[in-house]
Order: sequence, then structure tokens, then C-alpha cells
Amino acid sequence: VISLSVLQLTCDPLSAITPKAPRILPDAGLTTPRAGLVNPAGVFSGPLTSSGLGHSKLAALFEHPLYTLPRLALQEDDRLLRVKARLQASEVDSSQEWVSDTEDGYDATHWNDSVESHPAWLRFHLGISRWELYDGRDPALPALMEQLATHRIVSAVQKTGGTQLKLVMSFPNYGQALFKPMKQDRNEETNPNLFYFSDFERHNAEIAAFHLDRVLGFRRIPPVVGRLINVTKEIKHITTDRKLARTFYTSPVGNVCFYGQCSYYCSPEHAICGCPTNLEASLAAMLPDLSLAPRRSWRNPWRRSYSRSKLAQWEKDPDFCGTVKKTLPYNKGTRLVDLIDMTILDFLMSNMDRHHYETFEKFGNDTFILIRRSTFLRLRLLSLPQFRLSDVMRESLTLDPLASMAPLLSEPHLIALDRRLSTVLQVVKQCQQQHSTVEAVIFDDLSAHIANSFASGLQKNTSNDQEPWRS
Ligand SMILES: Nc1ncnc2c1ncn2[C@@H]1O[C@H](COP(=O)(O)OP(=O)(O)OP(=O)(O)O)[C@@H](O)[C@H]1O
Ligand SMILES: [Mn+2]
Repeated sequence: VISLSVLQLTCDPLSAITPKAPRILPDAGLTTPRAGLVNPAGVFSGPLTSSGLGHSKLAALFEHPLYTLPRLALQEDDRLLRVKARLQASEVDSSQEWVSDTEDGYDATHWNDSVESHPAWLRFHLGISRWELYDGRDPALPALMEQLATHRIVSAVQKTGGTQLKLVMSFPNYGQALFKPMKQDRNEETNPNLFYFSDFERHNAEIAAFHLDRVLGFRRIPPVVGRLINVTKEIKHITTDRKLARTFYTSPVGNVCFYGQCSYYCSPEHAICGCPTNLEASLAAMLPDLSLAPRRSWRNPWRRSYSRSKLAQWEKDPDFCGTVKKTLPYNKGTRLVDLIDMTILDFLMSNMDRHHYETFEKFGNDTFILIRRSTFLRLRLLSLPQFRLSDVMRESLTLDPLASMAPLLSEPHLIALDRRLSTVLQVVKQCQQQHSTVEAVIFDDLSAHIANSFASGLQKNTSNDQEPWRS
């Protein structure tokens, strides 16, 4: 009896109901049938177009003119990667195909310079531009997410960099994903008395961040899906990472656990445990390798103080923003408004720890006033009842495979988004009241689009109450 009650405490009953999972829990009616992870492919056939959902706020949002702005024509230089021009016939044998030797567990590749031959992850990489990581309507995206959710995992090794445990997982088509495990219950709220970085990464936050970024129209977070991983078959048995393999053990109640090696929370006290082998995790599409797309890391000027007793510069200096605006790289191009977009995203999801951010070196240096006009208008839109941020996020997150286990964000977390959004809008309003000109606050990134014929629709939809400063 005692061990049974322990079992129920150590293994979330919901995790025990997935197909094929060996059960160690007695079926005590706890395993209410829920739609299991049956058809992630079906799940992903709709999310990015959001069709077929009846009345869908999410679909309506993505059809709004602010989300269907004609894309600026991409210059050659605006793409992160380029497929190399064909080699001269003399430089290559007969075939133009890139054919790999078949390695253990990997598919033979037959890619050529036609897009159709490329796996979804490669299409994603080739689609990355100066302005966004992906095109919201690119059909390669649902395909990529479906593959992240379903493709066989052939390799799992620890990734260095960052502070908490993460694994790089590889798929038979050579695609890769960054894995982060579930470390705490979805409903848990961060203890406000803890020092800011004493917080675990959350797999559902990684998923929600991707959805939020897409809902905000930024598209600067790589696609992330939730997936139930079998820690024995999909990590322990296939890993070539000895340091990782050595940390596996079976817990006293029969769950398979590991803790890995990293600078924070990789210890037996913070073991990550399956139920008994099932583990919820987030899988993020990997960005192109550093050797192909070098990054540059920048200190966030508005990073928080990392001292328990000292304030950060921006908290003490009343003209800090003025100084930043005059400093490279913020004194030209769109870098400052990019940073503001990112800061709004961080505030909405309560990410308190953005110490650095990264850019692709290729786009590094030329890329506020205060806030982009398009961002401001989208935030206003998301504060209206017909689009409400919490509602579109709730809907968007139901498209993730793990939503069948439990809602990815609990109601208090969803409501917090609306609360924080109104704070952001309040701040912009105060700024507008303090400045005499619109240009001092709003960075007009839309005039290029307005010049376009498409803009008439946009004007109609966003005039009067959405542009209060116009009056
Ligand atoms: N999808 C991805 N593709 C490629 N590299 C990634 C991806 N996600 C993260 N990384 C790299 O891994 C590093 C660590 O990832 P993580 O998400 O933990 O960042 P972080 O939270 O900023 O790290 P820290 O724990 O130091 O705060 C990042 O700085 C980035 O360089
Ligand atoms: Mn982090």
C-alpha cells in the first residue's frame, strides 16, 4: 500500500496513458481517456494556416492585414545561406547529387539543387532571412514540426553551452533538434523569493515561447514542439555520450532517471525521471551549424543586475536609453527596435534572464525611437476581446502534441500574458504622453508597406482607435 501511494506521487498518472507505455500504475480510474499522441501529423496539418477550426481567433488573427503584410522582396544578401552554384562538370563525377554513405540509423541522402529533394530541416535553414527565421505560410514548417514530433531519434548527446542540461537529438534524415526535458509541473509558479536564476528551464515554456513569438508576428524563435520521449529507448540505449550514459539509474519506485553533466542542476538531487520511461520534452529545430552560420553574441544593455546588492546601469541612469541610442549598433538600422521587440517578448513570458542575445554574423552590424509601429499595432490587436492574447495562445498551444496530456500553459500563466500585455501598452501610452511627436516613440516600419496597394485594407482595419496618437 505504501509503495503504491509513493508510485502515484512520483509518476504523473497522465504520463502513463500513452500508447505502448508499460504501466506500473494500477488503473484506478485515474487514467481518464484523453486523445493520446495518436496523430501529430494531423495536429500539424492545420496550425500554421489554422483552417478548419470553426470560429478561430487564431485564424482570424493570422488573416488580419497586420499579419498578411506583403513580404519585402528578398535581396540575395538577405538570406542566411545560399546553395552553392553547380560545380563545373569537370569538378564532379557524373552525378550532381549529394549522396552520403549510409551510416548506422541514417537514411541515404539523395539531395540535389531542387527544393523538392530537400528534407524539411534543410528547407527551414535555406529559408532563414535577415527579417525572420521562417515565413509563417511556408508549407515546409508544418512538415518540419511533424518530423520533430515523430521522426525516429538516432542519436542523443549533451550539448555544451548554456547552463542547464540539454541534448542534441538527430533524425534519420540528418535533421537535428535541441531537447529540453520537463523538470517541473506545468502549474508551478516561480517562488518570487528565489534569486532570479534559481529557476528551472521549462519544456512547456520553450514550446509556448515559439507560439507566442509567432502570435506576435516576430518569427525569431525556431520551431519547437512537445514530444513524449522514451528515456530508455530514445536516450539511454542510443547515446554515444558516455558522460550522459553514466548518470542513468532506476529510481526506488522503478522509474528510469538521469541527470547528465552541466553547470546547473545536473545532479542526483535534480534527476530527470521518466514515468517509468516516458518523459515530456521540448524539441526545438536546430539552427544551422556555427561553421555555416557564425553567430555573434551581444550583451543585452537591459540585462538585469547579476548582483544581489547592486542595481543595473539602466536602473540608475535616467538617460540610459538616450545613451544606448547613440551607441553602436543601436544608433542605426533596426537593431534597437529588434531589441525592444525581444524585450516585450521576454516581459510577456517573464524571462528575467536575457543576459545576452545572438545575431547571425552575416546580418550582424546593420541590423527607437521606442517601438516598431507594426509591433505596437499587433499588441493593440492582441488586447482586443476578439483576438485576446490569452485566447489565441490557448488555441495555438492546443496544436502541440503534448496538449493532449494537459494544457501546455495553465490558466494563471495564460491570464498573466494579458496582464503583462496591458502593462506594455500602458508604458507606451505614458511615453506618448511625455513626447510631443509620434516619431519620438513609434518607429514607422510600415510606410514601405503602406506605399503598397495592399495598405488600403490595413488603413481601414487599424485606423481610429488603433492609432490614438494620430488624432
Ligand atoms: N535551436 C537552436 N539551434 C542552435 N543552437 C541553439 C538553439 N537553441 C539554443 N542554441 C544554442 O545553445 C545555447 C544555450 O541554449 P539555451 O536555450 O539554454 O540558452 P540560454 O538559456 O540563453 O542559456 P543560459 O542557460 O546560459 O541562460 C544558446 O546560447 C545557443 O547558442
Ligand atoms: Mn537560460
